[in-house]
Amino acid sequence: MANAIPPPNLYDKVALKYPIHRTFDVTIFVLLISLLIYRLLYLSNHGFAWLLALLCESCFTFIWVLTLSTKWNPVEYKTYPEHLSQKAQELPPVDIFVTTADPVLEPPILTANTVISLLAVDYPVDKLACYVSDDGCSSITYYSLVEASKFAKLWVPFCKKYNIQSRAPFRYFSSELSLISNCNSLEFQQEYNMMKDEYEELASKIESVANEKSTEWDLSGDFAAFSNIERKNHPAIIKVIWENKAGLSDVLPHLVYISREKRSKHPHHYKAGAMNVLTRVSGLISNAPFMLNVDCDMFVNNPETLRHAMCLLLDSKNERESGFVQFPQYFYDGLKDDPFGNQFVILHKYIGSGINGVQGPFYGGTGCFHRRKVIYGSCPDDIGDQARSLTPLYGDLTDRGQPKIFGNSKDFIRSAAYALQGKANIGPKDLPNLIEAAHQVAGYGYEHGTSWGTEVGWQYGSATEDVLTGLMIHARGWRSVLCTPDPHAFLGCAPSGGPISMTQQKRWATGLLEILFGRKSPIITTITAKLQFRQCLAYLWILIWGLRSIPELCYGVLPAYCIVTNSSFLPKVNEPAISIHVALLLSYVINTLLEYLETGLSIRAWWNNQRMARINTMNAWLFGFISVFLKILGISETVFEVTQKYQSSNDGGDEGRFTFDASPIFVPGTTVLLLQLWALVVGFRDMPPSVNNGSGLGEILCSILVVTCLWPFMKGLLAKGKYGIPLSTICKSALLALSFVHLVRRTSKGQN
Ligand SMILES: O=c1ccn([C@@H]2O[C@H](COP(=O)(O)OP(=O)(O)O[C@H]3O[C@H](CO)[C@@H](O)[C@H](O)[C@H]3O)[C@@H](O)[C@H]2O)c(=O)[nH]1
Ligand SMILES: [Mn+2]
Repeated sequence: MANAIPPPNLYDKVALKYPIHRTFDVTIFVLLISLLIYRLLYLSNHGFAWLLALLCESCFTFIWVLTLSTKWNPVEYKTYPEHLSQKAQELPPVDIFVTTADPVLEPPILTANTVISLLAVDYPVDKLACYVSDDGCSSITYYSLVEASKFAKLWVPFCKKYNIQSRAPFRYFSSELSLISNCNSLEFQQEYNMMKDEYEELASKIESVANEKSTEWDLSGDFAAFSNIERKNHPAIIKVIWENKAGLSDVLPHLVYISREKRSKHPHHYKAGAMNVLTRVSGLISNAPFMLNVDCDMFVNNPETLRHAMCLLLDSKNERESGFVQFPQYFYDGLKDDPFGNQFVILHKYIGSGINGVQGPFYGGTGCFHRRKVIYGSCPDDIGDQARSLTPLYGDLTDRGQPKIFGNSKDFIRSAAYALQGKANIGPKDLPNLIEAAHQVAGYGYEHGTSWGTEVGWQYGSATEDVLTGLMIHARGWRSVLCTPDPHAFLGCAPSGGPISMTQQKRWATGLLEILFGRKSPIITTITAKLQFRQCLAYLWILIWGLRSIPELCYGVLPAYCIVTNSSFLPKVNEPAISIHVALLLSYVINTLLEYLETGLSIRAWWNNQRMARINTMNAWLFGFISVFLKILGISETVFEVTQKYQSSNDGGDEGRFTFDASPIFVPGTTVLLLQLWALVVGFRDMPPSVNNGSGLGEILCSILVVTCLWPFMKGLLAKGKYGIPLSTICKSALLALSFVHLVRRTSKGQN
């Protein structure tokens, strides 16, 4: 017999090399250390400003160590879905979860498009099931999904017949017909026109119900469940919108609508709670060994996405290598030059690939494939006895033990046992008969006294439930993989405008700090569990976002402080030591600028990101820090504020301009700006005497730099309407700035 050729790899792991950046990164580190040494040596000759600068720079050095370690070994995985058929006889089932929470902030047409794009992926239909969780309990969302499924019955065959790339219809129809292949065939033209009309009809139907007043809506028949209910106080509503009864491979996958039970006084744990309900309900119905979850705005942009993920999930020599597979979050119709600094292209490229080379990317909440058993709390097979302390699923799991972990549903416990053994479906099922059990596991009290949210499922206790859930998985010894196919797997909406971006950044900073100070902090799990040391550093890099606001704010205020009090935190311009600062600034600028230019981004995008980083840190992250502080003191609880999503905004050319509202979140930035302006006036007035010996010039330049970073606020001082900073905010900030100046002047006079 001839030697059988081994089947080809499904993926390759490629080490990336960025020698120039590595050199710069190390240079910056060496410069930072030199700076600290210099500060320490001359500490006794200087005053408070010097000490404060030393403290801030020590923090920056620590952050740089975290950054350096995280970026050190960048890795990329190349996946080959075309080899799948030679390796796996049959593709495994996948359960798809979509979450939506508010029909106003998250327009149902957007959710419908996401769902349609998921139903249309290139994957065997009988292996898929799609579950939509609606925390808004909205009849409009339900209606949209019902209509979307009707449309999908035409759309999916059309996409597959013509191998359409963009399977979210709003996206497809927004590109020019001339850009679309097959456009020459008459048959295609006719079908294209027909589909376009159908989509327009769908969109207008959804729009008209969305505009209808709730009182005009006839909630009878199929919609009766939605009548007379409150959004935060209602029984579970579970509806099978489409059942692929015969398990056919050419129609649509199952589509199930779920609005879990909510009771006003009972915590529902926001998205994490919704994900756990989706996990249980799907466990009863399809129980697929893999689960994909996406936010309602993240449509599938690459129809091969599931197959790319399978390359990593099926081919790993050891399942441990791919506890979950994360796709980066990219955005569609991103504003030119990323004015709000939230497209994260550079972050994905350098930090993302870096973590990919350690224990694997963080879980990002959307565009992620999990193994069901990993979500159920299992450890990799090869860690043996150590699992005893890491998971509740160790040893003899009798029927008496299981309800403590998974809750009281016998059906669910049975399905979980299958999932933990890595088996798929329990057998053919009659969906309507399962609905009763599904209502039980979607009930508000189901998790009481169980391990859901603590040891099993999506983790509670942080507004960034995603990072915490991923951390728990890494702590059990699993690795994760970042998958970056071309074209991008998923695309979503990046928030635009000042207030929406700030709210999102604040929530992230809050949630991340909740993890840092929580019982599952990576510092603890590195010691007690299987989190790798460098992975711990990578987690710290992100978890301390909120804390970074303090040194950044102090450092930003320092130049103004020095000018006002006639002190200094920098060497004189004619002292050789100034070269450390200059070299640091130059290396940082060249290094980051190169990252942008190599990626094909503009200098403007670079600048926008630099300045937004400062604005986010000073404002949103500071508020994140404050809210966690208040939580620790027991004064208030943190909440998950949903990000507003726009389908596509083309209202004039000013979308990139920074906007404000009356939120106190803009007070720190405005205050720092007013302080610098005040200081600059003083500085220029007093410039001639002090410039003689070269002191004070560095501080003035730094002050100007801070003003440049806060330029959107500068414009906001003068503008009106949503582009202007509200008068109340300006007054508060002016008061704060004046008190500050008064205070430091008095104390510095006292010292003299
Ligand atoms: O009570 C809630 C609140 C939110 N969501 C859903 O959670 C998702 C994410 O919410 P969004 O407002 O879009 O937050 P983003 O800041 O854009 O989300 C990022 O950050 C979150 C953690 O802060 C992660 O959960 C997300 O997956 C990640 O995309 C959306 O689908 C929401 O519908 C719920 O289902 N229930
Ligand atoms: Mn989002």
